[in-house]
Amino acid sequence: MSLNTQRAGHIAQVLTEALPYIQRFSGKTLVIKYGGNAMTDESLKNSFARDVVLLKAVGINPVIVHGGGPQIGQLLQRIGKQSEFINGMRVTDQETMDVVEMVLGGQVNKSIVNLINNHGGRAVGLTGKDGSLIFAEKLQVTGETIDPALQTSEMIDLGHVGKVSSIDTSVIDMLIHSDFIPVIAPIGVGKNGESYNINADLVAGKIAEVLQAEKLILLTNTPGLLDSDGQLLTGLNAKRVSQLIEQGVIYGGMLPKIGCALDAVAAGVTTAHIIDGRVQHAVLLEMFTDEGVGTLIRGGGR
Ligand SMILES: Nc1ncnc2c1ncn2[C@@H]1O[C@H](COP(=O)(O)OP(=O)(O)O)[C@@H](O)[C@H]1O
Ligand SMILES: CC(=O)N[C@@H](CCC(=O)OP(=O)(O)O)C(=O)O
Repeated sequence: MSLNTQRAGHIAQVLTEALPYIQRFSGKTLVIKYGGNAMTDESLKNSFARDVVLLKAVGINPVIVHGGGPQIGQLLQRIGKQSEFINGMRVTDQETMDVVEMVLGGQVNKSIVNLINNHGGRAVGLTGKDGSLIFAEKLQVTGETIDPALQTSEMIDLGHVGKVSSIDTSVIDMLIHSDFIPVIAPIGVGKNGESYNINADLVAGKIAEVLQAEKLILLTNTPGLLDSDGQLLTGLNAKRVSQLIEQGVIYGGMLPKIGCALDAVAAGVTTAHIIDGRVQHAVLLEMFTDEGVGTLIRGGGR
């Protein structure tokens, strides 16, 4: 069957529009945070995996950092346990930590690896323990950090929640250079070998920083960062973001996301993007079309 002229023209237009982007980004590193909320639907998961394989095929180096908050929640529910979230962070006792490690390092990590490999890619799954990739320490928060109105410097205990203290990229570099796609679960290791549950956005941001990635793409379940009327915001700076947080427009899971995007661009990542993982091929649309999608956060440039 032959293509009709209109469809052929459209395909040719799409491919030629992509060419300058492929040329620009070829050889560059792209860190993609794949949020648990964006991995709920089978066809979306397949479209994500195809995008990642295509990126690698045109010479871009995707590094995937995944979440899995809803998937952790499901298993906790099955064992009759509920989580409390403070500023988008799950308060993590020892039993919850065991579940987090099982779900993120096992079920979620391996299903993403499997999906990418089924689409012809070569993915390798890691947690922050593999190759001593992510060293972590306990995240210390005070009442004031959580809500300035509380005006208390009393510590709030989030349990085994960690923050990244350092990243050793050796294992990622080795995988990238051997044409593998690293798929990383956000679990860190402490100096005594203990495990830490780290918000996946924060891990993705730090990995983008140390790799000096061209882009950090955060895939989530909203069209991007929205204002109080539900309109898409873009081209934001740190001052505007602080105002939006004070006004309560940015809350919950969006707090670590926007925080790590700002930190990443301040540390040399060229651009960060918060995009809608519920849209088929969202990553390709962001990478290879003139319009792009979602919220763009730009750094000062290198
Ligand atoms: N200003 C905002 N714009 C868009 N979403 C926001 C905003 N403030 C808070 N959110 C919330 O942040 C959520 C995304 O964070 P999260 O649930 O942690 O997603 P993910 O699993 O992708 O990391 C959105 O679904 C929304 O409920
Ligand atoms: C400390 C903390 O909150 N860790 C997260 C780790 C997973 C994650 O970040 O998943 P999403 O990206 O899907 O939200 C959690 O326990 O849910």
